[in-house]
Parts: sequence; C-alpha cells; structure tokens
Amino acid sequence: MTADEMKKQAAWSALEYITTDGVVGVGTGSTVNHFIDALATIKHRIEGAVSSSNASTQRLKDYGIEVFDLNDVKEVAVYVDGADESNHNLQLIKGGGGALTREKIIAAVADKFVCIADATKLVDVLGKFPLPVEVIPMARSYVAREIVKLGGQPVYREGVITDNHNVILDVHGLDIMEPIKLEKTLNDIVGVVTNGLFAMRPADVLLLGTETGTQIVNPK
Ligand SMILES: O=C(CO)[C@H](O)[C@H](O)COP(=O)(O)O
Repeated sequence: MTADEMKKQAAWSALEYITTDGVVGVGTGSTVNHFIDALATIKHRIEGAVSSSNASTQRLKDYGIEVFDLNDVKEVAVYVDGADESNHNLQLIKGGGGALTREKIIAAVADKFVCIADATKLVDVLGKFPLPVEVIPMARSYVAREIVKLGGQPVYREGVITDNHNVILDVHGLDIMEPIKLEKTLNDIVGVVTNGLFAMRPADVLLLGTETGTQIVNPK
C-alpha cells in the first residue's frame, strides 16, 4: 500500500467523527484533500466548513460546500487535519504545507481535533521533520539568529509566502523532548507569528492509515 493510499484510508475514516449538522473545521494538505473528497459525499447533512487555507477553501467550494469566515461561526464541533509528525501523546509537528497559523487557530476553536495521517507519521520523539515557523518578513534574520541560540538550524523556505503574507523558516536538528516548553519559547521570539508545534493543543484522536486498516490512536 502506498503512503497516499494510507492517507486516503485515514481521511475517509474521519467521516465517522462528523456527527453533527454544524460547521466542520478543515485543515490543509494531501491527506485533507482526501478528506474533502469524502466530506463532499455527506455535504447535504452539514452546514458548511471553516477552512485553514486558500487551497482547501477552493477545493471545498469546487464541491459546492459553503465556507464560512471563522468570525461568523459560534462553534466548530470537529476539526480534521493532517500532520507531519505525531508523538504518542498526539502532540504534532504541522506546517509542511505552510498553513500552520490558520490551522492552529481552528484547532484552538474546535471542540475535537481529529488528526488523519499515514503510518509513517507516528514517531517516538518529534523533530526529525523540520519544524516550520511562520515569521513576519522583516524579522526573518533576527528570528533565525534566535533559533540558532536554541540549538536549531533554520532554513528559509525560499519562494514561499503564506496565506497571511509571511515567510517560513524550517528548523532542522531539533530533538524535541519538551514540546510544550519549546512551543512557548518559540512563540516568545518577537517576529514569530506561529510555530508548527501543536503541543499545548494536541490532537484528541489520531486516525492512522496502516497496511491493515485505520488504527485509532488515543493520547497516552
Ligand atoms: O500541516 C500541514 C499543512 O500546513 C499538513 O497537515 C501537513 O503538512 C501534512 O501534509 P500531508 O497531508 O500532505 O502529508
């Protein structure tokens, strides 16, 4: 089975978590694209969606699913999104697709965060995947120097501008033993908009696409 087939399997399993007729939170990425395809099959029984990126918004609209401004929505019962890595506490690294800030906002609002991923994403220690940090453009060099002091090697994601008109630094070389502490420390650097650690607000459940079916992983 390919990684994409495992992503698709996890994504379709997430439909079981859409139990209300309200607004569904929708993340970003190739796994979420499969989820949007799945969501389209039950679009008649949901009110619509809030979306974490322009790309997902477009895909949702192409299916005729209404996309709301988050400010106009009182409740997001479920948020479905992928991840670049998850540890066994369901703390995540996200932002490989550059949508981390809006993803973190919707995750904060949502009652339940359902993470969907292929089996390769579950790790013991976060950090092999370079940690994305969204930065205000004029602060890029300063933030990079501060990250070096913390032991990381930041690499500017050249040619990428986020939906919020910022830039991304991908931080290599981190063994993230204390995810909450690092998430807070990075947030405290002036010029950082968001970092891709989802440790203070981890996922509530991880649906992992595997060779033998979707595995439901609950936090340890
Ligand atoms: O955080 C993300 C985008 O910002 C994605 O969820 C993450 O990069 C996983 O992507 P994919 O589903 O394509 O493997």
